[in-house]
Amino acid sequence: MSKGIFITFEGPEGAGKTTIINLVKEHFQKMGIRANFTREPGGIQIAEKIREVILNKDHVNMDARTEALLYAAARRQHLVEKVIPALQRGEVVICDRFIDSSLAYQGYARGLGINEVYSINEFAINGQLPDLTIYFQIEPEEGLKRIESSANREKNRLDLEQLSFHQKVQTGYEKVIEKFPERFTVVDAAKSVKDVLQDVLSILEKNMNI
Ligand SMILES: Nc1ncnc2c1ncn2[C@@H]1O[C@H](COP(=O)(O)OP(=O)(O)OP(=O)(O)O)[C@@H](O)[C@H]1O
Ligand SMILES: Cc1cn([C@H]2C[C@H](O)[C@@H](COP(=O)(O)O)O2)c(=O)[nH]c1=O
Repeated sequence: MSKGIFITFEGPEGAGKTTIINLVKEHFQKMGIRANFTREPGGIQIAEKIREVILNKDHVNMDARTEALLYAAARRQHLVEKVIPALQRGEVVICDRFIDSSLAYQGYARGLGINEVYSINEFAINGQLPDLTIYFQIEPEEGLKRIESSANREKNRLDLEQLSFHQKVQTGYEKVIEKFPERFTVVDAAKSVKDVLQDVLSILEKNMNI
């Protein structure tokens, strides 16, 4: 389908995905390695606007199916505008969250069903699954504690869910990993930033042949 490599980072709140992606970006820049770094929901103007709607703290009455469809819509636009063109040019795309977030959060934690949410996402992604997904494994309590003590992080509507919701997200991810074992690599995200970065870089080096 495409010549590039599509790599996604997944995990619960506060697992350290964004921190590590920023450090990988710095490392790649220093080493002269070319890659596209992006995120979901967002990464392009239309999807960033959908992100604002989904994550707005005032939208407390958003229906779970509406939420799932908005994530899928943002995903579609981001794919066609940014991810697929880069993959077709033969480039590497590293994306903070993708379909597996929808399966864990909307499919399992919101109770819509992993298979049902996969179905609506099949329409959105039209076959474009990641080549590799790096899962940041951490206890939800630990991730939420990190967010709590993060000075410059404003909590969004999903961050504000109860601990029980975030525990279901963790179980949801475990089920998703069972469903796609060949695509996932798990890292211990409870380690120090330095150690997690080292683990992630060695996974990337192996998969990108660098
Ligand atoms: N390995 C680590 N050890 C301790 N603190 C960390 C580690 N990694 C990240 N942090 C801190 O935890 C907080 C959350 O990190 P970050 O924003 O990277 O997580 P995230 O996985 O992107 O979260 P979310 O998906 O909820 O946005 C930040 O304050 C960051 O500095
Ligand atoms: C893609 C995607 C994301 N989510 C949730 C996960 C987080 O709570 C927010 C995104 O915020 P972040 O700081 O960028 O991690 O959205 C989701 O529920 N479903 C999805 O498909």
